[in-house]
Formats: sequence, C-alpha cells, structure tokens
Amino acid sequence: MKLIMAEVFNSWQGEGGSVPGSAFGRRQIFVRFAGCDLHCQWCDSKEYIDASRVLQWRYEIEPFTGKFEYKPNPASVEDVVDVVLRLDTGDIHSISYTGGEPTLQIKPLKALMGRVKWLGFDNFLETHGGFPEMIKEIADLVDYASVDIKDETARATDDWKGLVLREVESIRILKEAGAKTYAKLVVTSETKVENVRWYAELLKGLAPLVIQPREPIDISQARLMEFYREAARIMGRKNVGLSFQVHKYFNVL
Ligand SMILES: C[S@@+](CC[C@H](N)C(=O)[O-])C[C@H]1O[C@@H](n2cnc3c(N)ncnc32)[C@H](O)[C@@H]1O
Ligand SMILES: Nc1nc2[nH]cc(C(=O)O)c2c(=O)[nH]1
Ligand code: SF4
Ligand SMILES: [Mg+2]
Repeated sequence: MKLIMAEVFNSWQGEGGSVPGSAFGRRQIFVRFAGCDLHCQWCDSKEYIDASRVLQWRYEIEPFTGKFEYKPNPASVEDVVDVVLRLDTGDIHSISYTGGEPTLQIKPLKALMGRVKWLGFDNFLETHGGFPEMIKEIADLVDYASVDIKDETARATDDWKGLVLREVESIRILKEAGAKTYAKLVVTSETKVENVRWYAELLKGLAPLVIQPREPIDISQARLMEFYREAARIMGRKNVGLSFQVHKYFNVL
C-alpha cells in the first residue's frame, strides 16, 4: 500500500502542555504525511500542504544530527515501518502521525497504525479532525489523539462553524473508542472571546482543552489568560491548560 509522505524523524513532543492525553516532552517518532485540505493562514508546514508537489520524502539517519536521506513518493507502508524501526531509540513513548493531514490517506494510515501497534508501539494521532467518518475507521487503533479546534482567525475554510462541529464529533468518536484525547486551540491576537466560549461549551464534559498561541507569538499575556479564564469557567478549572510549541525554542524538529 502506498502513501505520500513528507518526513520521518525522532524528536520529543513539543506541544500539548499538561492535560490528560498530552505527550508533551515524551520521545516520539514523527511520521509526517503530505497533503492537507485546509489552509490555516499560520500553518508552519505549508511546504507539505500540496501533496502533488512533495515529490520525495526525507527520513533522519540518526536522531538530532540533522542528517537526512531521501526517497521518492509514493512511499510504501513497509518503507515507513523500516524507517520507524531504524529510528527506534528504545525510549519511544509513541509514534506521532501528523502532517499535513494524516486522515486524508486513511487506508495507508490504518495499515501503518496496525503494523506499528503490532510491533509494540502506541499510536498518537495529530489531526484537524474535520473528517469524523475517517476517524471512525481508525479510532480503535488510536491510543492518544490531539485534535485541533480551528479558530475563525485561522481562516482554514469557508465553512468554519461546520468544521468546528465536525472536529468535536471526531473527539466524541475517539473518546468512545477509548483514545486519550484532548483538543488544541491555536489562538491569535485577533481571536474573539465569544468564539472561545463557544468552543468551551462544545467541549464541556467531553475532553480537555489546551490553548496554544500562534507562533510567532503576538498575543498578550492578558488576552491569553482571558481566554483561559473563560474556557475554565465553562469547562471546569482542571480541564484547561496552556500549550506552547516548545521544540521551536530549542531548534529541534
Ligand atoms: C502542522 S499541524 C498537522 C496536523 C493537523 N493538520 C492539524 O492541523 O492539527 C500540527 C500542529 O501544529 C500546529 N501549528 C501549526 N502551525 C502553527 C503555528 N504557526 N503556531 C502554533 N501552532 C501551529 C497545528 O495547530 C497543529 O496542532
Ligand atoms: N518536536 C515536535 N513536536 C511536535 N508536536 C506537533 C508537531 C507537528 O508538527 O505536528 C511537532 C513537531 O513537528 N515537532
Ligand atoms: S490543518 Fe494542519 S496541516 Fe492543514 S493547513 Fe492547518 S495546520 Fe497546516
Ligand atoms: Mg509542527
């Protein structure tokens, strides 16, 4: 089975903060899929959004050396499994599937998750959650899930409200299947507090929320904590946290 890959590397999870389901600071092998249907204006992986332009994928030869080798796309599931095994440093918490949007390639994603689980690793899914029908197909294989709630200011799609409702539905499906799941909201200085209240109402009693400032950070601490307070007021004080893209401050992948 073939898939359009972007890169595979070994690092530590830089996002998620301390809410249940987060793997922040845990060592992971990241499997980045090429291709995405959304266009978040602040996306830090823009070079991988158009899968037809990702002609080859790269994989680390040795963790934290900055050395890569390249293979042409499409990749085979077995090629990716081989690289995962080569990058296994023996201290891997889970395999992170990110992108791009991994659920767009649901069949190879499912095959890969199944193989990796059989090899003894846990699966950590990083997704925009816009396709609940795809999420259904893999939910039983997912151990951890980080599901974005796309804020209006991401300008990810024309149907922003519909997207948010589908993301929440994906969270529901993952939770029902037993995956440790949290929601991640990337906020900007333009984010409206009434939208944060709406997301919090949807997530209340369902999953914890981390609020992650868009990088580069331009939002004030006061505004960030206003979002925090409003979300915690609705969802409960133990169900909200902050998340920062810490890996970017250490210049690691
Ligand atoms: C590149 S996305 C890939 C997974 C999936 N497409 C998604 O959006 O959740 C991985 C994570 O990086 C976050 N991210 C991307 N660019 C960012 C930025 N400039 N600032 C903060 N978070 C960002 C996304 O919100 C998402 O949680
Ligand atoms: N270290 C590290 N942590 C991450 N957490 C989410 C990432 C992503 O791009 O999905 C990411 C990434 O690219 N690197
Ligand atoms: S959904 Fe994820 S990969 Fe797609 S544009 Fe948004 S942040 Fe980037
Ligand atoms: Mg990233």
